[in-house]
Amino acid sequence: RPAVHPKEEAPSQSVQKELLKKTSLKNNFKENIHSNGSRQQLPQTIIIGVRKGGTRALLEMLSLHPNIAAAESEVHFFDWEDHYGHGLQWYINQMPFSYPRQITVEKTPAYFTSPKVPERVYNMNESIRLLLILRDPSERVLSDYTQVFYNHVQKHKLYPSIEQVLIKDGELNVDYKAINRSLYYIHMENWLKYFPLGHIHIVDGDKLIKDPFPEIEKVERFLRLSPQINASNFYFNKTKGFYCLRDSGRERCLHESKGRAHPQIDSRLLDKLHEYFHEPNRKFFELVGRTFDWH
Ligand SMILES: Nc1ncnc2c1ncn2[C@@H]1O[C@H](COP(=O)(O)OS(=O)(=O)O)[C@@H](OP(=O)(O)O)[C@H]1O
Repeated sequence: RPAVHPKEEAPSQSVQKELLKKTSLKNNFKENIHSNGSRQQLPQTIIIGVRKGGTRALLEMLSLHPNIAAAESEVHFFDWEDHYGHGLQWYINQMPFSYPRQITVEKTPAYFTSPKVPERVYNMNESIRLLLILRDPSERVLSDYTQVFYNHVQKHKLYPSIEQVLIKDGELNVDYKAINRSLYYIHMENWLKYFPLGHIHIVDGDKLIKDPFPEIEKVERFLRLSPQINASNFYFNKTKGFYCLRDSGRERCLHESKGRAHPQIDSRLLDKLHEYFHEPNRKFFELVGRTFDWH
């Protein structure tokens, strides 16, 4: 059980508010039913992050399973106040229609690093099984930077160079948001206050890139799905430089925004970044009782 179990604490004002919301919401919503027997239901699992960890790849790969029904776009229910304020009925309305044998899943990478989200997910379903995909924290920072850089390019806006965002007064700029998002142990501690470790399956995002099938098999087992996804569902696409998917003879790769080249950075700066994450990574490994092949 979590170290600090919300039920055992004197409920803080915020917990109380959340619980009230839960009660009123739980009594009030309906699962929309289609005439063909499918319905929209609350997700039984959520991909909670991390941003740039490979969440889209994980969702698409998992969707190869016939018993998975995935929400197409990021729902941002638990992290955006206006969405959360609409209540669970709104959340259900965002879900795909699914059959009773299917598990509904949504992915919103920002959940992992949003402080209010674990408690809110807990209030919806305390026994939910969560998926978290992580990748080398330094690589994640570069990927995060690249994403924001391209967002600016698309809007014909300028954006500072990687050096400009990573260095402040000659030192590593630890106030840079993307660095904070890579401090996995801080965010994980937040989740472990509400969920036991056994209910959060961590997908190795670096391994998912290099060899996706074994990682997906583990997810199937975690979600207690029958093993239906095969090695033949994946093939390496040389042009893309990544694995792509094969489903009933149809082949497709992820969108071009997935798998972009990262900026070249000075090797001393990269060393600094690796060094900076060394201790936080160690804390994370201790927290989850497992190590990862990170710098
Ligand atoms: N098969 C396959 N094809 C393409 N891309 C793949 C794949 N598997 C994992 N990845 C990695 O996914 C990274 C993007 O992560 P997310 O989807 O979580 O990004 S986001 O937070 O939703 O924007 C993306 O990051 P970048 O390489 O920085 O673009 C990829 O490295």
